[in-house]
Amino acid sequence: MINMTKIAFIGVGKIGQTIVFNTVIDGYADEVMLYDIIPELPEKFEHELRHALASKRLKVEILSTNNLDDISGADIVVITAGKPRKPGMSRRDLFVDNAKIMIDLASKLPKKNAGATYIMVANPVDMMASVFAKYSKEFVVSTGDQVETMRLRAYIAKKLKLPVYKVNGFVAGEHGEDAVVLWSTVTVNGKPFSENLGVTKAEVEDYVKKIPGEIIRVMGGTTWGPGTIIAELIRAIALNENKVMSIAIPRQFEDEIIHVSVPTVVGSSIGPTLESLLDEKDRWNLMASMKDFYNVYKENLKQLEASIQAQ
Ligand SMILES: NC(=O)c1ccc[n+]([C@@H]2O[C@H](COP(=O)([O-])OP(=O)(O)OC[C@H]3O[C@@H](n4cnc5c(N)ncnc54)[C@H](O)[C@@H]3O)[C@@H](O)[C@H]2O)c1
Repeated sequence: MINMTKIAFIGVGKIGQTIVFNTVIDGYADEVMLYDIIPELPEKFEHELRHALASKRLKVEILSTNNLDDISGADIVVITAGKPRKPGMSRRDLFVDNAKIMIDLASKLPKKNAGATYIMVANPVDMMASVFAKYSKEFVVSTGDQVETMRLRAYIAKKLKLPVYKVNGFVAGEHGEDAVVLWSTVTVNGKPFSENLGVTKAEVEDYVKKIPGEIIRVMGGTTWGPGTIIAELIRAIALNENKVMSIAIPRQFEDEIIHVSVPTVVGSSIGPTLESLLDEKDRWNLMASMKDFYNVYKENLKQLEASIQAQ
């Protein structure tokens, strides 16, 4: 086991709190650092966590702060800081506002957290990872489609009345409306997916893409699903678990570093991706999704530049 147990959380709003809670309750972290710009929020959240840890008889050091300079020596830095979607908004609508936050964080965080692994959560998550990588030159992964992957498994299992561990398979591409189900990877009871089982590909895809919007409409944001899934990602890195997860690691695409999810081995070092094991159709879909990502990303970078110049 590698000693990677000091974890910083930049932003402790809805999703940040859920990830922190899942992480501390897991008991392996030595120290968590909580930062947000809202006065007193990290501090009051620290109290809540201490109460929960007391009940669980767990010892985790907690530092809470409104001063980014206090965040130092982290092994893993999890970034949820940013605006969330309002009902009806697309994740991509958040690009300019949240990219400005990432540029600011990219200029400050690496100074005191050399060699940390950065995990981007704020949306549009893959593009925010690419922006953070561009401006910080640090290694950053996007939580990407691991969330869609679990939504896919959960839906098929519920529909077919099976325990979820009998369903496998991955979703890849850009997190959100453009995610692609890698059908060649989907198995039920260890056998390749077939519509004869009683669930169609179209309905699975529809569910995976639409359910977060529906949750946001009623609950104001998605928290428990992604909060648990992202905590599992942090754990896989911290405890060197070498799990296969559909996250996005940096890749060179034309003149930019971009982040598009592919099933990837996640441990204290992250990679390789398992792209070469996919069938031709899935690889083709993935390539199309990378091109689409690149074009939208370039367009968004232009808007960002114009917005920064207009300030
Ligand atoms: N990757 C995923 O699967 C996933 C899942 C859920 C939410 N998200 C995204 O995570 C982000 C946060 O969502 P939320 O529901 O927690 O929103 P939220 O509004 O509840 O929390 C955001 C927090 O970020 C803080 N913040 C804003 N600017 C900051 C800065 N410069 N430094 C530090 N903190 C700052 C805010 O004060 C707030 O506490 C959104 O962009 C949302 O879309 C991603």
